[in-house]
Amino acid sequence: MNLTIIGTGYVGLVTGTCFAEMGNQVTCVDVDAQKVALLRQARSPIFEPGLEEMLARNIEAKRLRFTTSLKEACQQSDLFFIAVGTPPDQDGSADLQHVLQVARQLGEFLERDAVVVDKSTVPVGTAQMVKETIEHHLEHRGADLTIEVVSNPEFLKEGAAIQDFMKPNRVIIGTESPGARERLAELYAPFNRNHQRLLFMGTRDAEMTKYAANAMLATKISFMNEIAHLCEELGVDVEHVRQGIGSDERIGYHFIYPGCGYGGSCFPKDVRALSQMARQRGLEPKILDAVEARNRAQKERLAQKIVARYGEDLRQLSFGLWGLAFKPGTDDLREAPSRALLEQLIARGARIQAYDPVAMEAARAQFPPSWFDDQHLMLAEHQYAALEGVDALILVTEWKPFRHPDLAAMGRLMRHRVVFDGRNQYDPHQLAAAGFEYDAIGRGTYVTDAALMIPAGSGPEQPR
Ligand SMILES: NC(=O)c1ccc[n+]([C@@H]2O[C@H](COP(=O)([O-])OP(=O)(O)OC[C@H]3O[C@@H](n4cnc5c(N)ncnc54)[C@H](O)[C@@H]3O)[C@@H](O)[C@H]2O)c1
Ligand SMILES: O=c1ccn([C@@H]2O[C@H](COP(=O)(O)OP(=O)(O)O[C@H]3O[C@H](CO)[C@@H](O)[C@H](O)[C@H]3O)[C@@H](O)[C@H]2O)c(=O)[nH]1
Repeated sequence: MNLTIIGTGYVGLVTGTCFAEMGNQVTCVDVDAQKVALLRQARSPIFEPGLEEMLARNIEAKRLRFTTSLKEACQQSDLFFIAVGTPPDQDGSADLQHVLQVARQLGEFLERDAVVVDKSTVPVGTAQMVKETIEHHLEHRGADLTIEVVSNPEFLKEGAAIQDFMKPNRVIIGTESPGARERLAELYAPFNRNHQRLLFMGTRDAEMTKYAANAMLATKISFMNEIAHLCEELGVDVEHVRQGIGSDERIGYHFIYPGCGYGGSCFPKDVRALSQMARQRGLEPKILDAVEARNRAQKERLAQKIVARYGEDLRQLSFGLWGLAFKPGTDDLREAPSRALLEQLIARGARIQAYDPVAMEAARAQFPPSWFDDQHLMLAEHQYAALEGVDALILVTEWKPFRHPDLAAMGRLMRHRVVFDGRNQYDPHQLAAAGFEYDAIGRGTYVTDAALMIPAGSGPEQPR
């Protein structure tokens, strides 16, 4: 098939490249000329495992091309995917300006009947709004074309985007048009060989499914983070609780890892946008509000622990920080817990030496320049260089190389052996045996003397 993808961010680029890999002829359009220039050289503007190789292969095979001109793409294709950003507006609702801009342009440039597929995450009713916008502009030009708008939300996770796209749990196709349904079924047929992955429904149902999925996952995480806090107060290790409840098939192990909060470009904004949808209809989204409030509080947990340990004034202290990206496998810093933590520590005068396997360049470009100018934040050359002379290590993102660190080397490099683990990656007993004080999320504080390894809250005195 001959298709056009509009927007070459995480979703558009992965979608375009994967459809090309399946033998389709794909044109990717973006308004960002620099991005398009980079992509034409088969260089990916984002870090996503496996993407650059697949990109190069499909450009080479002439199945994948990049342009800034939607008008030109309209001359060649009649199947369009909208994959532009839908960032939060000031009140938290989804800002549809990019989606509607694309709809206006399609109305201006389309020359034949077309199916327009919305892959961006958009509020219920947007497909209808896109259709009306396109038709309004077609009418203005006196063009009599039939346009179908389909909702086909995307469920890929950053860091595993190719795998998620190529082997989807499900493909949601929201349309009222039998013709559009047939086109999409044909396009997705290679992804649907052994199991029925395609779920057909109405456009509004599909739009809601995307928000409900993200809100459910965010709810699981916030629920677990709340349980973790309570565990800490009660002298319970939440990691045992996690395993205990995860083994119940009705609950499952996915998305119940407690931590220093969820980040990324999706959960925070989509929970807020769904809340706004409820509010606009006079409903009070009690659970969604609580999910959001817990996550905001959770992003303060590590700083709270540090202040509880050292006091409000952190000017004499330096910390090693492992992990800047909002999760492993990506260089994306959107709503990253690392940023919230850095804001809190730097405001109290701390110095931080940070290391991330891929997000350092993004951090230098996106974090406030004053953090670097005042030498509050330094980017270390490798993970152990971040530990030289520091008073504590703070783990924020659980990249694989951080999971099994060399404790002896850490002990030699650090001024004090203290670890704050924002992702519950380490064995408290092993760290304590190596002379480290250890504090994680919902596990209590562990000190060096094995006899004193009592989760905080379980006795009258808090071990320090
Ligand atoms: N990032 C994810 O993991 C993910 C997963 C599923 C769904 N989503 C949703 O998909 C959508 C896109 O997310 P993203 O993370 O890929 O966004 P992004 O910000 O990474 O990329 C959006 C791209 O669209 C381009 N763009 C903006 N206006 C344009 C226009 N008029 N014409 C052509 N290009 C235009 C931008 O230049 C940018 O390159 C959002 O609605 C998001 O919620 C994202
Ligand atoms: O048990 C868990 C699982 C995740 N997280 C955090 O949650 C955030 C989001 O993680 P993840 O869902 O893996 O990454 P995303 O790329 O944001 O993917 C989510 O958001 C996308 C955009 O809508 C959807 O397409 C995906 O299905 C959905 O998982 C990250 O900060 C994780 O650290 C936890 O704290 N605990």
